[in-house]
Amino acid sequence: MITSTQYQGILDALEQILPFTAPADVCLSRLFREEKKLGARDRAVIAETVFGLLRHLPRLEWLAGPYAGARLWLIGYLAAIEKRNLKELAALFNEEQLELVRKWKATDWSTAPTHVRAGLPEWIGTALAAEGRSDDAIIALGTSMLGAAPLDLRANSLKLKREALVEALAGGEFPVTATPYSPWGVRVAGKPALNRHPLFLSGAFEVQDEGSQLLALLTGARRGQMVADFCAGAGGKTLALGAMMNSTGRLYAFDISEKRLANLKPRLARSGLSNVQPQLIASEHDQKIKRLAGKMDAVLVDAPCSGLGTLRRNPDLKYRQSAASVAELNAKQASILASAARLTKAGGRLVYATCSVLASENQVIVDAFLAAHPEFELLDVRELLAGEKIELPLDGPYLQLDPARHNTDGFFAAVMKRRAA
Ligand SMILES: C[S@@+](CC[C@H](N)C(=O)[O-])C[C@H]1O[C@@H](n2cnc3c(N)ncnc32)[C@H](O)[C@@H]1O
Repeated sequence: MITSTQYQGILDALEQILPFTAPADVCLSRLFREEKKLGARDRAVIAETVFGLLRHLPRLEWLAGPYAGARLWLIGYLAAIEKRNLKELAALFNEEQLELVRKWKATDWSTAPTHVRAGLPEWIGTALAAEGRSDDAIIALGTSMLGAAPLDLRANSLKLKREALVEALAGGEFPVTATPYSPWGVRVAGKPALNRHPLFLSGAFEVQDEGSQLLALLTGARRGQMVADFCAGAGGKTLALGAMMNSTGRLYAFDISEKRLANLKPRLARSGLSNVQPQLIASEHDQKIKRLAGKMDAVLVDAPCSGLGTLRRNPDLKYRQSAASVAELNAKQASILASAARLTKAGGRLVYATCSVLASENQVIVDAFLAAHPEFELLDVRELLAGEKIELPLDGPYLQLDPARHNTDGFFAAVMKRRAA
């Protein structure tokens, strides 16, 4: 049952989010800060409904029209997606609107175009089809990202082993299990606010998708090595790499964003790592990079990307990206990979990664790089994971995570090695 306060809150939130000029979670946090009268239950209902609507917006646009607006899309969402009963909605809507509820409850999605059935805007459906995916594959991929993602944690092995973390969190409000693939992963069924948990504050764990943990693992970073996290951002993977290195050797965290690197600072302080050197660079061609050429045992390039593998968490990205923005990213990705590769020493490992499901941001970038850089060879991720005793089903030499198959975000990674001189 949605109350009239919650209904108004949903419409207010959508009004701020739907121009897609800022991330949905940022808009929602701002609204909740301003609307102090909203209780915890109101906030939960508003957030859940708004995110649900954004996930299904391509379907609602098809149902109610591309310019129908927040109120009609909300009616469509409650009727055709959530299948709420008429009685429940009678208090919120007038007779004309209830007539739409009746009509839309009987929607036959099988007549909708492929991208609509997949819950994707047309441009993404077109891009996936152009990459050779069948209609069934597009629908399977899109629908796998219509649900909410689980909450994954990474145990900071410097402070606490994963088993001890599972034990410490067990018995709380939500069930806790070890994740199937990452050796440090813990999955929490539910959405507890953990940012004030004593174990979080002590640095014993970080929130990190299991797929993201695997990207760090694939660098093979070890004690005493020289490692570069080229696009470190706020350091999700930097922290995992530092723990793999047991806080020894040297780990450079490069990024062009001062703000993101500043967000790494408190996380570093909690983590107990002392081997990390955050380095602000002007671009991938910065002189600091040139000075370190050929010195790194491992380089991770967690490239800026469309984020289309994270639609379960960020459904608004399908509207905040476009074919043009992806083409721009592709040029940047190729340039960053070529520049970061210079850091890798002979025999060293280079990992190119994204959280995108588009081949144009993944295999296409790697194929072009390998064609232009015969000094690098592709390693088979299946063999690397088998070496770590991780049984993860994959169809080729890349790490290509699929939310439906692996219950992670849609991460991609290619692992390369610089041939001996
Ligand atoms: C996918 S995000 C990184 C996320 C981060 N690795 C993590 O695990 O939390 C990509 C990052 O690339 C950075 N970036 C964009 N252009 C860059 C460039 N030319 N050189 C280095 N970093 C860049 C962005 O500022 C952003 O932080």
